[in-house]
Amino acid sequence: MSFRLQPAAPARPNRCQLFGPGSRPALFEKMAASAADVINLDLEDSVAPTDKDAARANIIQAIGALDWGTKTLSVRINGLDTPWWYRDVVDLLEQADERLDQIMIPKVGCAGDLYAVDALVTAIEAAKGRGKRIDFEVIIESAAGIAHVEEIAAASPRLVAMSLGAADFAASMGMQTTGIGGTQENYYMLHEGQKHWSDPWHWAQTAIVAACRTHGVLPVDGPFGDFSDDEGFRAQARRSATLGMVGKWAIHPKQIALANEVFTPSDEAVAEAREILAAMEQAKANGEGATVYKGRLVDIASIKQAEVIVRQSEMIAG
Ligand SMILES: CC(C)(COP(=O)(O)OP(=O)(O)OC[C@H]1O[C@@H](n2cnc3c(N)ncnc32)[C@H](O)[C@@H]1OP(=O)(O)O)[C@@H](O)C(=O)NCCC(=O)NCCSC(=O)C[C@H](O)C(=O)O
Ligand SMILES: [Mg+2]
Repeated sequence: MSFRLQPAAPARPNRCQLFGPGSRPALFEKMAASAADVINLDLEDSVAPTDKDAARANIIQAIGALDWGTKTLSVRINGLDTPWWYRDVVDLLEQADERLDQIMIPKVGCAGDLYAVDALVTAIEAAKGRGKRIDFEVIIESAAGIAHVEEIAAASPRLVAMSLGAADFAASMGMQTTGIGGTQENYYMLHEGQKHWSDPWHWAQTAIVAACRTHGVLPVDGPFGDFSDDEGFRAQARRSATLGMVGKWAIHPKQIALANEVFTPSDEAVAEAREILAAMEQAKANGEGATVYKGRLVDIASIKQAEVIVRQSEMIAG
């Protein structure tokens, strides 16, 4: 470890972030009653320009009126390149109940984007005497966002989570696809005449995970558009979990259980992690730094790997 220790990300369950358009208030109660850990009420791309004002009013009303339980409650504001974002922030901070936990800022391209929103939020919180500090989450979904991902991760003490937005990311990068996440038909290697599909989202995900882990921010995988494809969702989510992401968005309620399943360490994984910790305790008692567990090497780094799984499982169990 460097002299500068890696900060811990917030210890909260973030396995599934369920999205719903602010212009469909009939969905809000269903969202509140769902098994998602995080609720994202949307003012941005799922809301038509003519519905922005009504959607904002719907969301502000629902934040105070509904029972959101212990979920993290987040509102996605409009991008900083639009005429709506400042009104989103001002109305939410001036009018919404303190039950609101978080603002999601889409399409961030540099640290200055967070600085701007932070300045506005800080002024309103002070002016209105709001008792609870609003957290931020951001979406990396542009070429600029991924190029500046580390400065963005470090940009504000309010920042708690960062997602990959595959749809806008693909568009900004000029990728030849209309798919939102998942396997891309044309992204393959040929070996002896056989196609082997690779993962075009992998490099962006690893850049996000590294930036997040460096600065104590939760890395989250974004949407998987084809909600009829459960196995495709599972495969994408399993890759994200293996890379270090803590959860994934659901753009339809049927994706919630899938995300919760993948991002909750299985009983077998937890049992194995505990066995590794026990094996290393025994090794330590014998004055050894390494030992053999089920025919493979485990050492002091294995303790840290096993602890990731045990901590995650204990945090989810509450
Ligand atoms: C995708 C949808 C438009 C589908 O809506 P609908 O046609 O109503 O779905 P169903 O008929 O299959 O619904 C079945 C039941 O589930 C309820 N429902 C539907 N959606 C939700 C929801 N989001 N939360 C809770 N409950 C929901 C229906 O009411 C039905 O209930 P019942 O009748 O009682 O059985 C819709 O799901 C939807 O709008 N999803 C969210 C879209 C969204 O927010 N998109 C923005 C995030 S993705 C993005 O922005 C891209 C990203 O930024 C990037 O760049 O990658
Ligand atoms: Mg987007």
